[in-house]
Amino acid sequence: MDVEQTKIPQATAKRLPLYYRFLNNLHSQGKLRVSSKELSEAVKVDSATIRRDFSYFGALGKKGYGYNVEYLLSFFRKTLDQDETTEVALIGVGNLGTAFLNYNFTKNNNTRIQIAFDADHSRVGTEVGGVKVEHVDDLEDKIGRVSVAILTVPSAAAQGMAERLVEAGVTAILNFTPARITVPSHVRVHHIDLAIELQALVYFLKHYPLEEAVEEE
Ligand SMILES: NC(=O)c1ccc[n+]([C@@H]2O[C@H](COP(=O)([O-])OP(=O)(O)OC[C@H]3O[C@@H](n4cnc5c(N)ncnc54)[C@H](O)[C@@H]3O)[C@@H](O)[C@H]2O)c1
Repeated sequence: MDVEQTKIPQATAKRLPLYYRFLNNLHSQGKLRVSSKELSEAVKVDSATIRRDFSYFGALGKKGYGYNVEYLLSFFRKTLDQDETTEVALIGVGNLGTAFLNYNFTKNNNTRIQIAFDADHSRVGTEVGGVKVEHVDDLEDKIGRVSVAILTVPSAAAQGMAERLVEAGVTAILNFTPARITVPSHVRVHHIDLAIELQALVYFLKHYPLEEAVEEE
């Protein structure tokens, strides 16, 4: 079945990597099918949402059978471009940047940090997690055709760095700094602010306590 990617809502698209990772694990364990309840418990997304998400790409689980793992995986692989590696640059090899470089991203999906940049000469020329650290002055010369960048610089450097990245051809930025950056409309920025996430979690904990899970079918 040919599914138009543009028809998948953004909220659904954001959950695809999560589903993909879990299904990949199931597949390597030799499991052929999975129920929405099993999936729900593993990825912590309620099963009604999972059923709605899956209905967008024509995976209609059968009652008492569940979903075909192989079918879902091949769909996700195509949709998430798992057959093609996306090369990523990381800017700012400090505490957070070092942790990301040491984390093996390729284990479950095909994004790979290819190159890293830092302003600190003592880091330049070293390898962190198998990735060479270049000086940020050489960014334009060395970034090549990388289109995705992870920003882990101090917040004061974020806007200037984003502008240079865009100028160098980057069209997607994962921004871990607390700074809100302004970019042209063709550039996608995803902002990950741990302090805000934590605050939101505490707020939900206080104001929307979870009820005991209701058993389904
Ligand atoms: N450490 C955390 O847990 C954490 C969590 C959430 C968000 N953040 C945010 O992530 C960012 C990085 O945090 P950190 O703790 O890794 O900081 P850090 O000070 O350890 O690292 C920042 C790195 O960026 C480099 N740098 C500075 N200016 C630069 C520039 N113009 N170009 C390239 N590199 C430059 C520094 O040399 C340093 O290696 C900060 O904006 C911070 O607020 C950190």
